[in-house]
Amino acid sequence: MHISTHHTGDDWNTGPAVLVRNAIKSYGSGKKRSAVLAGFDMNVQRGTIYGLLGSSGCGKTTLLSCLVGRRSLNSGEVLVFGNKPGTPESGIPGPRVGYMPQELALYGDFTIKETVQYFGRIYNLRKAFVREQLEFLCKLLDLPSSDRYVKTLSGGQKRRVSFAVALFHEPELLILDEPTVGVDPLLRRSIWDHLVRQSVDHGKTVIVTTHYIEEARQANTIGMMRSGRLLAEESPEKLLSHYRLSSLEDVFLKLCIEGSGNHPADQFNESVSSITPSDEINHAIGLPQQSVEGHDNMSFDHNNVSQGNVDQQRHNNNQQLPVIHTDAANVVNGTANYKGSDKSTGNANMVRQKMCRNQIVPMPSLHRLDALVRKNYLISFRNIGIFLFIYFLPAFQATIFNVTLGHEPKNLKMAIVNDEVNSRQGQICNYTTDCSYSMLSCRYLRYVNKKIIQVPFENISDALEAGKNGHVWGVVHFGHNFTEEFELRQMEGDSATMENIMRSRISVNMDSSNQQIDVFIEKWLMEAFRDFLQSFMKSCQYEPEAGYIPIVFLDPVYGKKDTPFTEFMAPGLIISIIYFMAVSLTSGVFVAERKQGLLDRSLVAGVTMTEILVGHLFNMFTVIMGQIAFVFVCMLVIFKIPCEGNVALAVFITCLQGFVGMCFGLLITTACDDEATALNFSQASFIPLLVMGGICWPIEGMPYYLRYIAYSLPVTYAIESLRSIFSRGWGIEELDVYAGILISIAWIFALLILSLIVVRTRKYSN
Ligand SMILES: Nc1ncnc2c1ncn2[C@@H]1O[C@H](COP(=O)(O)OP(=O)(O)OP(=O)(O)O)[C@@H](O)[C@H]1O
Repeated sequence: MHISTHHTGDDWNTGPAVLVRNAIKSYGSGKKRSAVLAGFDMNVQRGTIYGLLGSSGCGKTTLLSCLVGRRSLNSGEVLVFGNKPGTPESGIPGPRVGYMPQELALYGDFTIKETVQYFGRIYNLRKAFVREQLEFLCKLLDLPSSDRYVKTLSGGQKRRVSFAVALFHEPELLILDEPTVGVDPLLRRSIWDHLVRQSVDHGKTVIVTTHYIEEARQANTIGMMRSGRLLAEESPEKLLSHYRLSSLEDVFLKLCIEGSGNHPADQFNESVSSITPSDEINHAIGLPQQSVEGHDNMSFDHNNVSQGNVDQQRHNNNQQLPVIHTDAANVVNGTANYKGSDKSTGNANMVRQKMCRNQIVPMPSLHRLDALVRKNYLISFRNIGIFLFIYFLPAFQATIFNVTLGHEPKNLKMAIVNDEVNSRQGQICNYTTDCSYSMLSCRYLRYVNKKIIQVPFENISDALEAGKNGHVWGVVHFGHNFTEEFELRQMEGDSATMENIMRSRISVNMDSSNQQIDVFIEKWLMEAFRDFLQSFMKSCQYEPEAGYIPIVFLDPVYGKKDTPFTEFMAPGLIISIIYFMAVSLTSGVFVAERKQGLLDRSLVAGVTMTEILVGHLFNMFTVIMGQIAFVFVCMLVIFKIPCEGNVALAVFITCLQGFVGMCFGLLITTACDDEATALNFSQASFIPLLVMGGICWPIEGMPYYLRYIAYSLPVTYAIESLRSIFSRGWGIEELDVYAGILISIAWIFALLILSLIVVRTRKYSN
């Protein structure tokens, strides 16, 4: 049995459909290295069915994944249609091949129809053709209604859908990994009948692995495989007659026993003396050998072939093949069923060249992007609750922020120990408003903000005890002769004694465990004193401001007096909500894509990782645009956060940050293998960005070395920009604003390039 080994790109229409020479493949490295293919050879003629038989774990799936370009060999050669899989000339991955992987590789939330339509779009098939094929295959494979969700189907039904997806676009080469598992005998028969029809009537090449050895009798050639090697490669009849056995199972068993010494394939080749020269020639020149009873390929006439007329035969072959391959190429290239094709022209070569040209330029294809984007939306809308939740979540977060943060605390209890008041001695509070130095402690307390609840205490030790027990936030203490001492101090002015100063003071002990409450109470007590003094001075006909600290805060340059905390935080919050939503939404998409199961199939169908990436970016972008719109409406319209500058510019910077988040998420998802790791990575970035990005605390408050790190984060400059637009009303001409834009764009490019590098260096599979 000789197999021609020299094949080039000119073998598009001639030569074997698949040729494997001395394939070596191992998994793992070092001590864990295990060889799966150990010098494997294979020769699959065009228009034939090749049954690959072998025990579990012998390397069948590994071999098939090498044929479809999903894995590469350590050494050896694989040629599909005369070219290496993965090269543009081979057309694989792409519509030339139909691949049914061993695992389901279907998306459970799609209906049967949606699944087929998805691949129809990937292959750019006409809708009518997809519909017809779906109807036909549903009948052939006894599938339930095409509106049924894949996840609701039985195991066997799912496998039949998987089978239908592999062959509905009528590829030239069908690679089926155990298509008949879980299928009843009747249906198995109809599947095989269909495969035989595909090969005989339409010249399709089929490689099929099966555990049911006897069903492989219908194949033209059987490859028996064991421990990563080929034991035999012959027609079932020749195998049976050579070994004088009645079942292929027995042949396989015998070969396994015999093959435990030398290279089994060689042994078999040496011992098969009955093969006629013409058979060899047929093999060498790529003629299909249809020898299964009842399935003879009538396109070929082996009897006319002899060693003397090889050239003539090659000529005949080339003449016959176009009959088959014009049809095949039509299917591949769309002269019949593909959109935008010219039905009247059947020039396979021209179409093939066009296809090659198209594939050499690795530009994302619009129809595949369309399929991917639709698929992503379909998945989103299938879980409409989650989809809406994702859309509204940022606005919800912004609402929570606005209703909870920045408001002044209320009902804060303060212990008041007023030693001036002594009812037994007739010293009780009066409410005089005239210019009299009388019970000024009571007069002061009237100006204390109503947000402070004054709780009177008899003595300082009880009040301090209440403070320690957390019953009050602090203690305000007035000495016995507070009013007299205060009056004395006013009169003495600069010559007041230290003793007098001490006694005229209102002393406060705070529970400073809560910095914000501490700050508020201190501010209110100071304001109360200012108001009290102004009113007192006024009643005495003095200048109200006299006697108060000589520092005044005039109208601010930007913003307003007492800018609420929410207004300070709003820009940082908008950016951080959008950024983190983008990171967390995107960081799982690739990982989920692999879990959904369609990835392997999509990649074999010709989809590139870049297209998948772009498809997800598109979907995510629309989601993020919606989120940004809701957040801005929530912030500016509902909660009236003022934006002094151009809102469009603010939205633009937020969009850029959404993009930065998406790109960072993409980097995570391309680098991680499972959702948990991706989630950990995205969460790990959350706190550092939140605290160092200037969202809730000014960067000016950080140590110098940390400031450099803070400014190297992706959100910091953008937050500064947004804050400048919001509170200062600055435009794009200001450095603080355009720096945020430029640095965001730089981050987008850097992260995208990194993601693409990761995508290109990694092999992804389900
Ligand atoms: N990604 C991998 N890493 C390490 N080992 C692997 C990997 N994939 C497969 N193997 C191992 O390689 C060997 C061949 O696996 P393969 O799936 O190709 O066998 P198979 O012939 O298809 O088996 P079956 O008929 O049971 O599906 C097995 O021992 C398997 O455990």
